[in-house]
Amino acid sequence: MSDVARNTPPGAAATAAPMISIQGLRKLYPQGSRTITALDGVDLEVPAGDVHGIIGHSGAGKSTLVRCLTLLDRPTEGSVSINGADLASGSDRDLLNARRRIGMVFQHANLLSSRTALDNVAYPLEVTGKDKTARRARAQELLSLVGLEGFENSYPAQLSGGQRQRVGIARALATEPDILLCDEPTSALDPATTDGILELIRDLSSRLGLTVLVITHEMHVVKRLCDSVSLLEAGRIVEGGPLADVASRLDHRLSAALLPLPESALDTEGTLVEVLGRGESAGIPVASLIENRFDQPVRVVAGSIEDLAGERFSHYLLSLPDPGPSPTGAEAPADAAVVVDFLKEWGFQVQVRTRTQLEAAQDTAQTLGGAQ
Ligand SMILES: Nc1ncnc2c1ncn2[C@@H]1O[C@H](COP(=O)(O)OP(=O)(O)OP(=O)(O)O)[C@@H](O)[C@H]1O
Repeated sequence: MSDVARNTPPGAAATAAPMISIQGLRKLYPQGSRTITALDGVDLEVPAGDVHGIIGHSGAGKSTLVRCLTLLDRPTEGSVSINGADLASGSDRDLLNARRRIGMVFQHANLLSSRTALDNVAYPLEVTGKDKTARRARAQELLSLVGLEGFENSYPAQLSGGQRQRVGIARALATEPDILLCDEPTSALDPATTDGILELIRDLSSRLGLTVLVITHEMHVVKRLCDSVSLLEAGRIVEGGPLADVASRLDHRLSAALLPLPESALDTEGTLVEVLGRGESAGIPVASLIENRFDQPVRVVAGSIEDLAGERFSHYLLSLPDPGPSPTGAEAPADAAVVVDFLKEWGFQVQVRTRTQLEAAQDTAQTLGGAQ
């Protein structure tokens, strides 16, 4: 497996079998005389208890991946294992049992309108043959867990969108799954309700030890919810890893979308330098550091400080004066390469940027929903 698809740091000792293991997954759809490649060799491992995000543009293959994971669609090639059990190789009964270990949350809760919240949550337990008293007790417990105590007898039409989604989450947990597979869980909700649902999923993951796979086209969801992330593009995972690690790789598109620079007029004057600080480095005032060391002015074109995955990040776009003889006779400004090396010694990630590269980063942030 490639490092980008692994969501544990390269070289880290494997402690246990991953909860989700996808190997060489391909899905082809024949269409007339041509073949559509929806998934083109996806490798991914998600450890138990992790919250992993799959982000991608429309058409990247997200829905196909969900269908292959739940075996609603058979992969053309490759394997999907849940807690060590290969989904494709078992009997129909094994498949049914494996599916029960995956709770599904969709964009719309799709509740049965003629049933109360309690009866909607209890429904999957009816299918498994649990007796009525046990079903109702479990459903009651789950509704409390998702913050809906007192709404047991409400019908879906009497609930808000966020409350309906909470019922959907409680229903997904009814069969005590190991994995919660969330397919665009907040796309139909307003921002405040979205944050409440993301917080709930995060909280359930840590309280119940649930492994969560969340499919989304919004970076906000990844930022609020995930421990690790993969970027799916044209059916392949092209970047990925723990959130703080991918954020700190300035040459990655996920970094541009996770820690976007505020929109700014991109100067053509001087040399544009992008600087990223993580942890202790994020607290260093980078412009003053350069000014003090080189005795020259530095212009901050854009800057932001952000906390992500429990770590602090600073992100700046600086404009350094072009080197050359100073018209005033003062000492010439330092070469940008010298400033870059100096900043790297202080633990910053640094890249000299062209205007075109910066515009591409802004586009990435925009299309992955991370622009400020
Ligand atoms: N049943 C199908 N038959 C033929 N082509 C399909 C089928 N399902 C998906 N595709 C194609 O596979 C590719 C991936 O589609 P998929 O729906 O998985 O993308 P997605 O990332 O979920 O997109 P969106 O965010 O718009 O839902 C697309 O080119 C799509 O047209």
